[in-house]
Amino acid sequence: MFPIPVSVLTGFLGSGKTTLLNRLLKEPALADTAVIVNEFGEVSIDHALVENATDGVIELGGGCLCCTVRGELVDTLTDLVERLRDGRLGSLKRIVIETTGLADPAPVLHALMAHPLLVQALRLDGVLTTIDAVHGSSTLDGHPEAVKQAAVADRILLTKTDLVGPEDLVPLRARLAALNPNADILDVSEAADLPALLACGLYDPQTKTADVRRWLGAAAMMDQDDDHHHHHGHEHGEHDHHHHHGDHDDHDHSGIRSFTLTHPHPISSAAVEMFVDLLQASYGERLLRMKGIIELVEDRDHPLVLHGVQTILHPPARLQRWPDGPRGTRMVLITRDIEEDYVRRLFAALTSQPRVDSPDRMALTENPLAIAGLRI
Ligand SMILES: Nc1nc2c(ncn2[C@@H]2O[C@H](COP(=O)(O)OP(=O)(O)OP(=O)(O)O)[C@@H](O)[C@H]2O)c(=O)[nH]1
Repeated sequence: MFPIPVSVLTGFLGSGKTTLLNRLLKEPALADTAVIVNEFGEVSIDHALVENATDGVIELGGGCLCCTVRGELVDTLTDLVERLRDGRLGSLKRIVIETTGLADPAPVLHALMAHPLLVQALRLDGVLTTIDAVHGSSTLDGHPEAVKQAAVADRILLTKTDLVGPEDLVPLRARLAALNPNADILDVSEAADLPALLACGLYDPQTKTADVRRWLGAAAMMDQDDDHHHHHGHEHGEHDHHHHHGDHDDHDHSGIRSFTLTHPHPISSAAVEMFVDLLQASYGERLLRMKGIIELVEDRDHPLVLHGVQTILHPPARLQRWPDGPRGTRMVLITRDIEEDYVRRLFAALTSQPRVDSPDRMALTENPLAIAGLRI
């Protein structure tokens, strides 16, 4: 049984990791796969979106896999290994770790390759990185995390190729090939044998470019340093604070923050539509990611799933049934340089939660000037 192959699935926000995971988990060949997901933002939506796999899905708490959650990842893996060793867990053919879209993958890989117990029980089989064909180039321009994710990959999986023309893929492919000459670059929609995508062979940093070796080396150095977060630049204290009562996640990835909007009652589809339209019109690319499960007035039994990635809103989907836990609306927004308070007031207005200092929904819908007057 040992060593168990581990796949790390990474890729920027909204680049299609969960979609791919769902396709993979439907494959009979991938039964007995444990999936570890981790969410940026404290309300777990990813867990609800990974279908048909509730038994095998282990969710790590809010935070970013590359910093606060790393200890938890190691603990979770150690626990899995111990349960396999003493027979509490029957068999496990593979472990897939899905990182958050903003995770720097180097510390995660380092944790897997350096831990004395894990290095014996597990073998890092490969790193798969999803790259969104629509936003890939601009994301690589704007986000060093995305560059790292592509550079450490064994396989780069192009997603959303159905949304662009073949000629658009040529420069993106060339750029990725320069960034990571040893990776296979594949169009996920053309992959006939999905389980084979995961089998990469032993992860070998020596075949990666000099940059990757440098990043992995830096991760190793931070690991030996108890105080590593001072160098790592992430606000660990804020995470602790946030777990107690916070509803936003201060995370120092260059002006990027994540916050959650919730509403306990059904919302009309008109209000949802207006909220999303206004957000997209006001913020465009600064709205890095929007993910939500919504209880609609018009159809309370089939939750609406919304996915926005920068300027694109993907066609909304309906789930067949509610995931376990309370109903109602949960939306996670990951934003860059956006004033959270404005978004909250807008949401409150559209869901008609009266707030002392803000116009109500009627004022917003009947007087379009009121919207223009709000500070953005
Ligand atoms: N048209 C199209 N849409 C896709 C494709 N892959 C994913 N999507 C859509 O893109 C949106 C985001 O996909 P996810 O799988 O949730 O992305 P993710 O990388 O898990 O997102 P985060 O968890 O935020 O990091 C969803 O609406 C998907 O339906 C694709 O190949 N083509």
